[in-house]
Amino acid sequence: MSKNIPVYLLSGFLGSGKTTLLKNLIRFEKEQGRTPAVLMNEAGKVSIDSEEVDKDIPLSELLDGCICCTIQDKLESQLQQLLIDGGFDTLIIETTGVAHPVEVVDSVLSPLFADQFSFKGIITTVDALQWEKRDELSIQALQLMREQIKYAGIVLLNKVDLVTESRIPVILNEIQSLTSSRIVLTEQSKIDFTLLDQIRLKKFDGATQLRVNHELQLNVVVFTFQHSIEREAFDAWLRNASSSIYRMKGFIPFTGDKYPVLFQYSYGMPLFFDHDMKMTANFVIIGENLDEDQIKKELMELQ
Ligand SMILES: Nc1nc2c(ncn2[C@@H]2O[C@H](COP(=O)(O)OP(=O)(O)OP(=O)(O)O)[C@@H](O)[C@H]2O)c(=O)[nH]1
Repeated sequence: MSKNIPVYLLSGFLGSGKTTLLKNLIRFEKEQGRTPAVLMNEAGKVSIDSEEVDKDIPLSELLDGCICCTIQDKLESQLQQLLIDGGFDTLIIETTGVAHPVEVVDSVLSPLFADQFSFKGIITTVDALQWEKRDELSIQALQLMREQIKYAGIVLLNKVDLVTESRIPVILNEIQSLTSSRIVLTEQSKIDFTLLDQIRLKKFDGATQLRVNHELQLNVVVFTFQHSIEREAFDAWLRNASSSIYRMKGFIPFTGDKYPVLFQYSYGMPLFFDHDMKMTANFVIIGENLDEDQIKKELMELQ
């Protein structure tokens, strides 16, 4: 195993485009003749995003919690296992949208691996539309978003297609006031990855760290559909869904469809993608102060 494996950390708030960036970065690494390994976690007990990573990529998943708060020890052992298994040249870590990046960096910079990994920096994605609507977020959620920007070595101002052109310089200014790192405008998290050569490694001062689990009352509802549901009934449910739901994703079995459809939702914007494989119909909902029992009851009724 070669020493000094470059490590990139992908950070960014829920639904801002991290997984999209991950897929682009994996493609770039492969084009460069390198094999990336991926460490990802989800703020739920089941993983949706990992279904989207090709099978030939070494993938280590940390489920049931956010990397930063609950399973830091597990992260260290996963990193160790990846090193033992070997066979990769770059490591990409995708944190959950509610993770504070600095705590993840702490694990990567652990003395256990200091000689094997070369931490390159944090790439943070910001959803331009979500930034515009940031007043709707709780103070804690907004604080986390700011911190993810503050510690980034490079920022992707993503989803620029969703805001009017005249707003972009304003948003850029606002974000630039939080960081001196480079900000790149993107759609679908597409960037020229040679820019990563210029990524800056920020100094971390632990003082401003936000303990996400303690202050941000995010919770995750995981539901598995056992039967197919009517599309119209689902649409109606969606229209009435609580405004404190930030993010939903999952595979939804609609009546009449051969396979469950991949459903993605961030900040009021639902998207459906046909899928040509039978996936377990897991559905993950992330938000603040969600009434888990009520949501599960409603979803049960859809069946
Ligand atoms: N309109 C638009 N949609 C985008 C863009 N980039 C990503 N998306 C969509 O936004 C949704 C969320 O993207 P992801 O890449 O899954 O976001 P994420 O940050 O990994 O989400 P979490 O894992 O929940 O934190 C998906 O439906 C993407 O297809 C963009 O530039 N414009």
